[in-house]
Amino acid sequence: MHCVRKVTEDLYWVGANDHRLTLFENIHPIPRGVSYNAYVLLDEKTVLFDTADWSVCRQFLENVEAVLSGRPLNYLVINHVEPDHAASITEILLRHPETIVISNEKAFMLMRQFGFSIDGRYEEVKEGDIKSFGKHTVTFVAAPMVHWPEAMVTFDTTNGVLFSADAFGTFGAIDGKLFNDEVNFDRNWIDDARRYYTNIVGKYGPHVQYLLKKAAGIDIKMICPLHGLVWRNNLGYFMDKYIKWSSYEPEEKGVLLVYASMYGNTESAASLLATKLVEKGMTNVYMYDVSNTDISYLISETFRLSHIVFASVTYNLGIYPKMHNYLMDMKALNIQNRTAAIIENGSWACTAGSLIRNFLNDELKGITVLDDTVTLNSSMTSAQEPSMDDMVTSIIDSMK
Ligand SMILES: Cc1cc2nc3c(=O)[nH]c(=O)nc-3n(C[C@H](O)[C@H](O)[C@H](O)COP(=O)(O)O)c2cc1C
Repeated sequence: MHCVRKVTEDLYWVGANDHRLTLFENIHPIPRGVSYNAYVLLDEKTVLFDTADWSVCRQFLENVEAVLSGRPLNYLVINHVEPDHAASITEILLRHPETIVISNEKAFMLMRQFGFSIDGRYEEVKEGDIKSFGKHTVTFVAAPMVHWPEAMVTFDTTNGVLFSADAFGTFGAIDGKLFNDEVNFDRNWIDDARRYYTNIVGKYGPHVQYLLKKAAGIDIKMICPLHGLVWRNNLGYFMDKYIKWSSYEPEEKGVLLVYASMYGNTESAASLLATKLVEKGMTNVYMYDVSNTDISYLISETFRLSHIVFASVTYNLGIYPKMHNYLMDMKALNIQNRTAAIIENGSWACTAGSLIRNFLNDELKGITVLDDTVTLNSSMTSAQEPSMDDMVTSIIDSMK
């Protein structure tokens, strides 16, 4: 049975939800599932914008056929070739020998590499090209590295709909809802949206900024992404988040306290630091155990908050491996412009603190590391309390 939603008078959502997939890109947990969005425009010509992941192909095909209700499918616009959106191209073309695929040169190259057979039925477009489907005229805008090199977005100049590919997407199955105003986005969706952006596109801030600058020049009324909700009002809210995330500016003043602890002593010290911060009035404090928090959540929180405290045991003269992994991911995703503080622990040769400091100074950009490291010798005692109190003062002062 088909399951579609009307987006505008002649545009339909024909996507599908996947509740079974546990790891997006086989790496990021998605406990709330994910949606694969595609859209059909019924103009003088009919147009399908993108396809869907193989896992939901059957539902997707039923949806497309239901909306077409017997009409031919004239065009398939592919904004992004990543298989979670493009895997069903061949299925569409098999069912619709009349369909012409519209995309760009790099996209067609990737389609050939993945074996998405288009059999010479294609029309190549580039930045700024215009195409009319009858009442609707669209223009194609290159969006390289948002989030692959071939990515483009398609803007319908007739009604202001932006088909934004992976930009403005979010994790989470949409379950009947489609529009941002059908949910409490700021309460129930922003964390998934942030975790999606920061882990999937976070590395490419400058490319996102470039796209946002181009977007600022056009009158966007609605955003139709390839995952998550369609934005039809309050676009500024989400744009503002994208501006912050892509420029690596924190959303909030607050402290992210990530700790690595085997026997609980470093955790206990981290708790004391959190308590002292709260007592001094900094209540926006969040503690995470690096060993049992998926890295995608840590990265998301790192983008959200202004300050990070690294509290780590020493492990074989090195940084605790899971903490090291977190630092490596911060580097990979280009995280910048944060203030950091360090608590280290060791029982005979404590090196974690200086190694973390060197990593932050040498491998990342724009990280201010507060001067004093709190050093613990196995467990926190009152002897270290003054240095912890100094750290609390430094953190709070650095927020002014
Ligand atoms: C496998 C392993 C390697 C360790 N390597 C070091 C080390 O190189 N230098 C050091 O000072 N302590 C080392 N330690 C000791 C811990 O860092 C230390 O006991 C720390 O206080 C544990 O704090 P926790 O209670 O938060 O786990 C090691 C411990 C383990 C289990």
